[in-house]
Amino acid sequence: MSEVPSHNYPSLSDNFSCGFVAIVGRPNVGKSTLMNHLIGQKISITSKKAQTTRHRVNGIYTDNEAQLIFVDTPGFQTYHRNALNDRLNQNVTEAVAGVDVIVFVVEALRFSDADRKVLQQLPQRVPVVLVINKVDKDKAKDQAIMQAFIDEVQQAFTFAKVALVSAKHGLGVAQLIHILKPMLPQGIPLYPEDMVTDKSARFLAMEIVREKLFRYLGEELPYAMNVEVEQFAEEDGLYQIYIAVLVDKDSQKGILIGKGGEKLKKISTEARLDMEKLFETKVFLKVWAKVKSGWADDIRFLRELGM
Ligand SMILES: Nc1nc2c(ncn2[C@@H]2O[C@H](COP(=O)(O)OP(=O)(O)OP(=O)(O)O)[C@@H](O)[C@H]2O)c(=O)[nH]1
Repeated sequence: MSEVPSHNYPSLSDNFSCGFVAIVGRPNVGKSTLMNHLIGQKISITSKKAQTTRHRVNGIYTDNEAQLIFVDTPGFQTYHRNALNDRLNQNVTEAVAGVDVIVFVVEALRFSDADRKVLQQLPQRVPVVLVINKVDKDKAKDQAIMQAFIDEVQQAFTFAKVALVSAKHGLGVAQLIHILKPMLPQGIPLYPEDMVTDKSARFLAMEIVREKLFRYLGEELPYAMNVEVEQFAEEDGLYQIYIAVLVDKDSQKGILIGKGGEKLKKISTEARLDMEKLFETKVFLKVWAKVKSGWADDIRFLRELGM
């Protein structure tokens, strides 16, 4: 987070704001789903099983008025006390310590002791926005029932604002961004606007494979190869990544694959392990060699080399 590359924003408004937003809530309320919608893509792991988010993930939303840097936190562990849960709680406290706004997520019509315990752990000085998620639930459509629920939650804490959303369907998410923007300090963006995008995840996956090619094939050969992401998908917390290594001769393909396929296997296993660490999720990776003669004329490749 400390290394901030320089970049230009030609169309930023004069009173641009930029700040950190922590998303907190007990397990399974929909924090990851919400963050995915806030930044418009899937970068966080979501699943039906509670406690899927083990590490803090930053999602970045940028438009010409503001940059919101979201900190996704693991659910506060209020049921079981063990070393892992203590560590998770510590991460949450660390994550919310330096933010500008806290988004406290509850599930519509379910306000339990676990939710109250999360509220009790929030710092006093940071404004908290109450986000009631899963308003698509049938019972939540009854206005009187919903109003009684909102009142109940508001009695437990003084919230700066309230927003109703259905993270799963993306409802109310734009309104939430609108609520959060004026709560951030004025300042220039800390990250490039395309920092957290599908493209950058693809790019990172490509870079990892490229790095392994250099490691296992020596310095010369990888320059004669191009790496292309053919498919990049995420489903149920599993990343499926298909990467082709383009070579222009059969002999190069042979060197890349190695005796009995050993070399390519090693490259792809190591790349997969690095990706799992980086994306903090399981990765299915397929790397294969493809002969594409004349590819060096490919404009995209030349551009990548800065030519
Ligand atoms: N009906 C409905 N379900 C939702 C909504 N948002 C999230 N869910 C579901 O709730 C479950 C939990 O969502 P997550 O986003 O993983 O919840 P989380 O709070 O990040 O969970 P932890 O990682 O355990 O802290 C998933 O099955 C989601 O599909 C919503 O708006 N409506």
